[in-house]
This record gives sequence, C-alpha cells and structure tokens, in this order.
Amino acid sequence: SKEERPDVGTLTGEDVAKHNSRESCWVIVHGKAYDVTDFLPEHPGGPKIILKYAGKDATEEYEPIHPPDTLDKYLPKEKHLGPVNMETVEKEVKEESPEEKERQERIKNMPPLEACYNLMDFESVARSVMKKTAWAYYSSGADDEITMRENHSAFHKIWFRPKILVDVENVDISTTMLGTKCDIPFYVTATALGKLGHPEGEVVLTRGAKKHNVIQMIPTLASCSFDEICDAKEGDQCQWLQLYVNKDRNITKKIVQHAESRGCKGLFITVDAPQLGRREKDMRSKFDDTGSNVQNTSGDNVDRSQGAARAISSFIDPSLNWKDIPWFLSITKMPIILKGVQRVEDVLKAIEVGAHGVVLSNHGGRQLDTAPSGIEVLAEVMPVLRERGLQDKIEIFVDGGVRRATDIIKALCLGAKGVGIGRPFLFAMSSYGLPGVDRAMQLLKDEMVMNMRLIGASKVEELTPDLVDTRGLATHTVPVPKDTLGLRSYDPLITAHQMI
Ligand SMILES: Cc1cc2c(cc1C)[n+](S(=O)(=O)[O-])c1c(=O)[nH]c(=O)nc-1n2C[C@H](O)[C@H](O)[C@H](O)COP(=O)(O)O
Repeated sequence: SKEERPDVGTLTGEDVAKHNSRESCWVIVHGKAYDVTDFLPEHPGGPKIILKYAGKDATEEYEPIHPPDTLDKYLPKEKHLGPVNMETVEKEVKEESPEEKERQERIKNMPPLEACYNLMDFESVARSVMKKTAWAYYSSGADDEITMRENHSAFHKIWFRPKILVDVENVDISTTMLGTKCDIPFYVTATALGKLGHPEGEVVLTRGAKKHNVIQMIPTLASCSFDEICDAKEGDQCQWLQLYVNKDRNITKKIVQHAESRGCKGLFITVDAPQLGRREKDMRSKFDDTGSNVQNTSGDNVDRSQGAARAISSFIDPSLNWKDIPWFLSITKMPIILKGVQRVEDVLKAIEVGAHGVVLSNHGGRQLDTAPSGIEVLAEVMPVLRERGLQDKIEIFVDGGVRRATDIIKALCLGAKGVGIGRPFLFAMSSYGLPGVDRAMQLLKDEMVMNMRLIGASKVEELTPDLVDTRGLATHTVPVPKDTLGLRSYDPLITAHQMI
C-alpha cells in the first residue's frame, strides 16, 4: 500500500528511499520527488530502467533522454511529490569502471581543437572520448551499415570537370533555402538525443548555427525541449522543425502549430521511418545496461530492441501516407518538405500533392540498409525534373555522408538547393562543445571558398551539372579511400570472440 505523503514541506532522502519497489516507486529528478508507480508499465523505455533508480536520484540517467518538460507534460500533478532536501540523499558512490578510467585518460590527452583540420577529425576524436552508449547511438547505422558507408563513398564516385582561367577573386558561397538567406549551402539536420553527447544538448548547435548564419532543423526527439531550442535562437535566426508524425494527430497538430507560432520557417516531415531501423551498435551498448530491458519485451507492446531511440519513438505512426499530406497543408502555412525520399517517382508525387520540397535521404544509413545514397538519387532525379520543366517547382535537399565542401559543391552542381549535415556536428559538439561546432562550420566555409575557386565558380548559381562527371555513381562496389572511419566503425560480435 502506498503511504500518504509525509506531511512535511521538504522530503528527505530517507522518505524517498522507502519507496523503492514496483509496488511503490518514487524517484528524484532535478531535486524533486515523483511517484512513478502507476507509470512504470507505460514507460516507453520499460519499467526496469526506472526500477534501477527506485528510491534514488535518477537525474543523471534521465537527463540526456528526456526533454526537461517531460514530467510536467506526462506525469499527473498529484504524482509530483515536491522538493527533496538533497543534503539528505545518499550520494551513489559509483565505482569508476576500468573502461571509464581509460576514457577519462583519453579525454585528458585528447588532441587540441586546432589539431582538427576536417570533419573526419572530429569523428576520430569523438570515437575516443565519448561515452560508449553515446558513441554507439550517434555512429550507428542500420544492419550492416552498408548504406551508411555508401552515403560517404558515393561522393568519391563523382569527379569534377573544373574550369580554368575564370576570375574567382571574389567568391560568394551564400545561398537561400526556403527563402532564408544563409552563409553557406548546408543546414544542421535533425539528430535526436543531443544530451547524450553534450550536457547542454541541441542548444549548442543553435549557438553554432547562429554564429555561422546557417539553419538548424530542430528534432522531434531532441533532449532539450522544443521551446528551449527556440529560446536559444537569436534575432532572426532561422529554425525548421523535423516532425515524427504521432498516431494521435491532435498531438501532431499542436506541435506543428506551436512550431509555427515560435517562428519556425519549415516543416520537415520524416517519411523514411515508419519504424526505426535496427542499429546494432546502439542495441549492444544498451544491452549491457542491466537496468534497461532493451532485449526483453516484458510482455508489453513496445519493442525495445533498439535502445533508447526505439523506446522513445513508439509514438510514430506507421500508417502515415500520401493522403495525409493535404491535412498538413491545411494546418500550417510553413513550407512542407518530405524528409527521407529515396526514388524519383516519390519526388514527382511530392510535387503533385503540393509539397514545397524534399530531402533525398536515407536517414544517415540508420533505416533501410542498402537504400541508395541521397546524392545518387539526386543524380537520377534532376534530369527527370528538367525534362518535365519541374526543376523549379520544389526545393531539393540532400543529406547523408557529407564531410567535405566538395561534397556540398557536388550536390549543388547536381541541382540540390543545400545539404543537411548530421554526425560531424554531433561529434564536434561532443568532443569540444560550442568551439568544436564553430570550428567545424568554419572549416567547411574555408573549404567551400577554396574549392569553388579551384573548380572555377564564383557563386553558387555557377555550380552546374557540366562541372561534374557522375558516370561512376551507379557502381556500388568501388573501393573507397581508407580515410573513412566508417570502414572500421562497424564492430561485429565476431571480433569480440577473437574467432579466426
Ligand atoms: C546521426 C543521427 C541521425 C539522425 C538521428 C539521430 C542521429 C544520432 N535521428 S534518429 O534518432 O531518429 O535516428 C533522427 C531523427 O530523430 N529524425 C530524423 O528525421 N532524422 C534523424 N537522423 C537522420 C539525420 O537527420 C540525417 O538524415 C543524417 O544524419 C545525415 O547523415 P550524416 O549524419 O552522415 O550527415
């Protein structure tokens, strides 16, 4: 039976510690106690991860996965038990694991920020300094990660046909995307759970985007709350919303109209994830967290075989289809872009239903493995649109595997308006915080100016299809230069058993 709440202003650690079972489960988050007993079976991450902190302070585990307003939004008020005198709460003395000791050592000896000369350097540093679960979540792709690797190596199959003796003294790399002027044709794409990599989460990316006048796409599954990320923008800084459509369309309508009221300038509906892909590195790193039952369905209806992301994405509506698009057009004035389009027929359909744009993307290789790279689909799409006089009907974006300004230039030559970049900014943020994001964006700007000069173009309008040779793009077996960590990022169990 649940005791009545002791009638004292502030609870003590001892009061909370008594409620440490399935029958009566209280946890502390941000210095306040919550009775989550009735919530246990509904928790998308399963009851076990909460029970691991029953009667204790769960803040550290809670923080990266849940936006701060989660408890206010989803836990009934009478379950909010009020402040706890944190001096009376026993501090968990966590025995630092040998692995954690080694990681702390690597952090002490990590390279200075100035040693990072390109976006892959940030990936290399992040791999060595990030917590295993965070690295696993950010770096993983679906299944054998073939598409994740293909996204990057596809750019190496496109070769330039540079012009010479063009006056490139003044190079302008700026452009507009959905009518917003940006310094350089890339945006920070939506990537979930920013606080896995950095305690401040997505607002670090907001600040970096402001400094470089690039657009940030706010993820539905952000660690920060949507309003925190909006509040972090300055002046007329532009943000877009990435939307996972909820089975409950009223919730979706509220989210969309709130985003518009907060000044978002684009609605990117993610259409390549009716179910989240199977990211095995993410699964493996969750598996050894005894508190979470990611491997055990425990009889309820949420499949936890995908670590954190899958658990918190059980709301996504797999029945989303073309017939829903007119409804979206009716509930918002924001331009509507379909994110995750992977074939020319669907680009034509997007134009037909009145979408304002598409992102040719496979979710960074985290969804359908052996789906084609966005850049390959772009090379297929643009000639068809030009043939039908449709190339100016919508804005086409590409994301996946963009690591160099030459990748951005190739995408623009093929007809993209801009590209989305995900992991590099996560790795830069996770390794060096805002200075890391700042440097990563500046490196891309410097590379962009230099490479525009070298191919003989002084502004983005001059980036045309004749500057690239895409004959090699359709082959999917070319060896790629050994510069991609991706070739070594997949870590099948087989190596763990040192089997020959
Ligand atoms: C790296 C990463 C990507 C995610 C991402 C999380 C991470 C850590 N998440 S995920 O949890 O569902 O997989 C999202 C997401 O919330 N929504 C979305 O539309 N795309 C998501 N994406 C895909 C992202 O928007 C781009 O399509 C992808 O990152 C581009 O590839 P690069 O990382 O190689 O730049």
